[in-house]
Amino acid sequence: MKIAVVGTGYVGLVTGTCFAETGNTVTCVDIDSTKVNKLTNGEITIYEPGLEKLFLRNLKEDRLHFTTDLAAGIKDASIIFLALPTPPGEDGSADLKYILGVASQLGTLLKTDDYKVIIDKSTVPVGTAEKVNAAILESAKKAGVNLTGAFDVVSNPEFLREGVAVDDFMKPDRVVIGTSSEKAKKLMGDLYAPFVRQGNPVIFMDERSAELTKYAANSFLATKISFMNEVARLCELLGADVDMVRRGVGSDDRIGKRFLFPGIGYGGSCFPKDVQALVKSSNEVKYDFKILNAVMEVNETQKLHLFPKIKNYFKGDLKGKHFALWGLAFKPNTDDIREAPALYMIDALTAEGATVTAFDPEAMNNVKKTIGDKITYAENQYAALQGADALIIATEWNEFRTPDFLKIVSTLKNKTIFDGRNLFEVSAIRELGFHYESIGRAPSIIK
Ligand SMILES: NC(=O)C1=CN([C@@H]2O[C@H](COP(=O)(O)OP(=O)(O)OC[C@H]3O[C@@H](n4cnc5c(N)ncnc54)[C@H](O)[C@@H]3O)[C@@H](O)[C@H]2O)C=CC1
Ligand SMILES: O=C(O)[C@H]1O[C@H](OP(=O)(O)OP(=O)(O)OC[C@H]2O[C@@H](n3ccc(=O)[nH]c3=O)[C@H](O)[C@@H]2O)[C@H](O)[C@@H](O)[C@@H]1O
Repeated sequence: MKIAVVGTGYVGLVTGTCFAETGNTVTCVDIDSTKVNKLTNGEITIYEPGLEKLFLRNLKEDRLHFTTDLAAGIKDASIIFLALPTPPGEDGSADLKYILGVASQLGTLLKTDDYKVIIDKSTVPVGTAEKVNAAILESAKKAGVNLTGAFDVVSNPEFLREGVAVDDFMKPDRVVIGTSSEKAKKLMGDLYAPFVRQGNPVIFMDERSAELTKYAANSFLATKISFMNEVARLCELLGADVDMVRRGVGSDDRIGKRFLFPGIGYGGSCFPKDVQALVKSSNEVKYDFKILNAVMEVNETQKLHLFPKIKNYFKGDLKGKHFALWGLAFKPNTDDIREAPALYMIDALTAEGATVTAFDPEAMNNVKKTIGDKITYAENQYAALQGADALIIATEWNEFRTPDFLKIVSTLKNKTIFDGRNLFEVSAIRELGFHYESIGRAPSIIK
């Protein structure tokens, strides 16, 4: 099949590459000419494990192309994916200007005798497929063309996680397709058939249900995390160990082991914006989604849950203190720093007169572009420790899990660690003589 993917960010590039990998010819369109030039020349623009190899192979096989020209990009395609940003608008609802902007452009480019399926891959509020449909028809009408019947708009939300995006895309738990068109249903079923050979379902439904499925899934996962973060807070107050509670709770199949890890809050480009957008959508129909308001409130405070512990340890005065920070990305195996809890920690520390030297295996360039020399950057995790009064851990990169503690001891000024991801066993690290504080495992309680 010939496919166009409009928007070549995390989702667009993975989508385009993976569809090329199953033999389709894919053209990715992006307005960012720097990005398009790099990709055309074989330079990958995001860090995503396993992606580069597939990207280079399909580029070489001439199945993957990049352009800034929307008209040229969609000309031969029978399927057009929209993988465009849907950032929060001023009021927290999803801003559809990118999606509807491209939809209007498509209205002037589609032909009456060349049927195409337009797919919302972006996370969009309920009713967006109808809006995209109307925007295409309207701009065509202005140009004197009646496109009725020449296209269908389908909702096909994406559930991939950054860091494991290729695996998630190639072997999805499920594929959700919202469409009321039999023609589009057949095309989408054929397109996804190679990805569900192990029997994972392709679930067909109406457009609105598909749109809501995406928000409900992300919001449920965010709820699990905030719930466990509250359990962790309670553990600290009651003298329990959240890691034990997590294992005890997660062993029940009805609850499941995944997404129960407490920490310094959920970040990333999706959970924060999607939970907020679903609350907003609910408000628009006069429904008060009470649980989600609490989920957001817990997450806001959780991002700085370590901060009072740090301040308390330094007797309320952080002025002139210097911290080593391990981890900047919002989670491991990505260079994405959108809504990263580490950035909130940096703001809080520097606002109190402290200085920070950070190390992250992949995200330092993105942080430099955002906050520049507000902090300093180390070339490896141990160099970050030089002269620091304490180590703070914000992201659970694998290489932080079993570090060389002798090196830490010999480089840090004080044997003090504040761990936002519960990487170390409390008793073991105390035996090494560290003052160690983490989440949901109060030092005064766990012996
Ligand atoms: N990042 C993730 O892990 C996931 C994201 N999503 C959703 O997918 C959508 C896209 O997210 P990301 O890929 O993370 O965004 P992104 O910001 O990484 O990429 C968006 C791309 O669209 C391009 N773009 C903007 N306007 C354009 C236009 N008029 N024409 C062509 N290209 C244009 C940008 O230059 C950028 O390259 C969002 O709705 C997001 O919520 C869904 C599942 C996972
Ligand atoms: O819509 C999206 O963009 C995507 O959002 C999330 O994927 P992602 O944001 O890449 O990362 P997650 O692994 O879900 O982690 C999100 C945040 O939750 C935090 N988290 C996750 C799991 C956990 O147990 N505890 C926890 O604090 C992570 O540290 C991270 O900050 C969803 O998992 C994907 O299914 C979805 O497609």
